[in-house]
Amino acid sequence: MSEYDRFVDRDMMMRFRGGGVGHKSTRAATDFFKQDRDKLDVKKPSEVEEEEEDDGMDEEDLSDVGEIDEEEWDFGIRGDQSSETDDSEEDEEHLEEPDEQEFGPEGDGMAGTAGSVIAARIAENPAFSVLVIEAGERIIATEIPFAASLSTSAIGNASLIWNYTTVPQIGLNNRVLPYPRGRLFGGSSSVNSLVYSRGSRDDFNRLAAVAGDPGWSWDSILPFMKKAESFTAPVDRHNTTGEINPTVHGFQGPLLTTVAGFPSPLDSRLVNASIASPTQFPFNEDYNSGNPLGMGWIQYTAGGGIRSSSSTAYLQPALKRINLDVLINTQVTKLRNIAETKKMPDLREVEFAQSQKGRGYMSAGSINTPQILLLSGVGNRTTLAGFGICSIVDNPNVGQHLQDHPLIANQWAVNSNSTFDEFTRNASLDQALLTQWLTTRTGLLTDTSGNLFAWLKAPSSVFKKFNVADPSAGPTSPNFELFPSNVFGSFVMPAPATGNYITIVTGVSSPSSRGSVTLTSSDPFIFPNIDTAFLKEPLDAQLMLTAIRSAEDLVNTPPFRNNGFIIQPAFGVLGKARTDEDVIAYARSEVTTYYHPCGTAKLGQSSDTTAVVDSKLLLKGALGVRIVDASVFVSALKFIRPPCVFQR
Ligand SMILES: Cc1cc2nc3c(=O)[nH]c(=O)nc-3n(C[C@H](O)[C@H](O)[C@H](O)COP(=O)(O)OP(=O)(O)OC[C@H]3O[C@@H](n4cnc5c(N)ncnc54)[C@H](O)[C@@H]3O)c2cc1C
Repeated sequence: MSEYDRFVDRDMMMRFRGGGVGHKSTRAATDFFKQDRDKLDVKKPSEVEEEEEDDGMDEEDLSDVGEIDEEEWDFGIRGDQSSETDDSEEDEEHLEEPDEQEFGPEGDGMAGTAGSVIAARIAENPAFSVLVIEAGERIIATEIPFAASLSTSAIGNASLIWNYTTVPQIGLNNRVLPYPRGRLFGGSSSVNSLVYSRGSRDDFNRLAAVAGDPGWSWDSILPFMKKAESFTAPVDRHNTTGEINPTVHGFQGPLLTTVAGFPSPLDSRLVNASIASPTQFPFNEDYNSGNPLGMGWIQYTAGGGIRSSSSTAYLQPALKRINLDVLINTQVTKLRNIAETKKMPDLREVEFAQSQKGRGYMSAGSINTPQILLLSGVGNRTTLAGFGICSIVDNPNVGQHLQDHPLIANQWAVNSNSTFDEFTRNASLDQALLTQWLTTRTGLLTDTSGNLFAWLKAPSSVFKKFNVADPSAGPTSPNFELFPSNVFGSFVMPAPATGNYITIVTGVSSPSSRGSVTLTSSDPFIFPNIDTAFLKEPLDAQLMLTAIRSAEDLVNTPPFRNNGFIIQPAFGVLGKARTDEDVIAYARSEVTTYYHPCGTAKLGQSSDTTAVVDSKLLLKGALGVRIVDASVFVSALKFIRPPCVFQR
């Protein structure tokens, strides 16, 4: 059977309806997963060194997962006609090992960024069967980095995305924002801007503190980040000495990373601006070393001029395995409670549907994960009752705590004819670039929209003004980002027909505002309410102001001022904004999303009453569900550190 046939195999669909595709025992599966988790424990530096050689689920490890119980285990999948199944018999099987909250790696998941990794890694063990249920298509038409980075092709294509919008944003003059997420193989990693940017050392260490699990610390996670990565030479083969620190990178993993392979005229200006203003824009040889602060060369998830996504790196190669199957165009609509065990619901079955008329429920990612949980009865009991949804786990945190990075694209008109604007206007130039990319995988299209960027700290006066602590995770975590590009870029206005421009995107990377994902209907095909709460907290508006002032400082450094390069701010109201109040008003009129939602199924210690999953990502209050996507990440500084400790 061809790979494609396996996606659309009707016979396979029928078998799911019967609910009886065989799986090996949960015991072996649980041991297998524990074995991998054990390796996340904090190690001494010497042990970490050793672990880099052999730190995960390698083939050798997989042969040593303990005895496999020959007893078949139900797949836990329900199609839209699951009434054909005899529930009572299955319940007995699912009640196996009731003393522990067991969750084997077999079962279902989505084909997004995290789901593709999980599916491929578990399928390395032939003892397990994996079914991936993906609402979108198997499409790899998003391989060209540049087109995607301008957010014009991939996320502009309605068939590749969840075409969400936010609710009116109070902090943004009640504007409604587009809020797309990837809906295809690789999920959002197939439509994103390819910037490979790890959290800081403090981000991970704070995550470990919040989770009460040292396995999340920087030192524990770094070997796995290296294991996942293959840093590759840029397509122009230039010498990358001084652009990355090889000791913090991997060179044998499936995810390809690189640095820009097409020089931009802005590169030397940015490097020289860093030299000219080393205190404000210090040069950072490698922002992925645990300390991202400063100006550095951007690393991309690409190799050989092509996007490397969770799909290309993990899921596509795993399709050759006979123990991994994928259902495409299929939406999980609900988690199904199959048992009450020790007063805990067991949610390891899912229901799914391929059309609105089908019976079903299901989810994944920071928006869809909470939606599916809520539809399944996991959420605020009172609110769910209003939708006629029976409560299974009363946890009001599901869908709450949403945080995202607000962004503005700020443009300046420049005195230069070497910006990339012409490529976006001139069809024959555009075609020439495409031909170059298609024939040699070189040229402008191999990069995303900038070659250097900066992660920066706000001065302590910003926090003193509000009498609050720095909400970032610590001294190595930035408060804002500057992302310069050699072309006009905007999320709120079309590119002008003439002229030359540069853009500096400013983003707040330590937002204090918290929004939510809430149901609008008990119908899983109706989009939920998404409230990003952008700039709701005055501190966030102040941080955006700080970021914009920093961008203005950057274009005022000699390398940008020399020879009259910078003419003036272009369009928008930035040019007219003089006072801080003017700039904040400008921010409220132009802020949109950086596409980085998280926190809607946040992780925390077992005792943490605000958490949705525990440190092992198991859904609290239920059995059988593990949430592995961006929804679990948190910014929980407030309750682990008293205010003002980090004021300088
Ligand atoms: C336009 C854009 C640009 C970005 N740029 C960057 C960047 O440059 N660098 C960076 O680090 N991050 C970037 N991000 C963020 C990053 O891509 C995401 O944080 C990350 O991909 C989220 O991974 P995830 O696994 O949580 O969810 P996703 O990758 O979104 O995966 C969720 C998957 O689940 C599927 N799914 C959802 N609901 C259901 C259902 N009910 N049934 C079946 N399947 C379902 C979806 O179709 C999707 O495939 C960007 C995001 C976007 C959208």
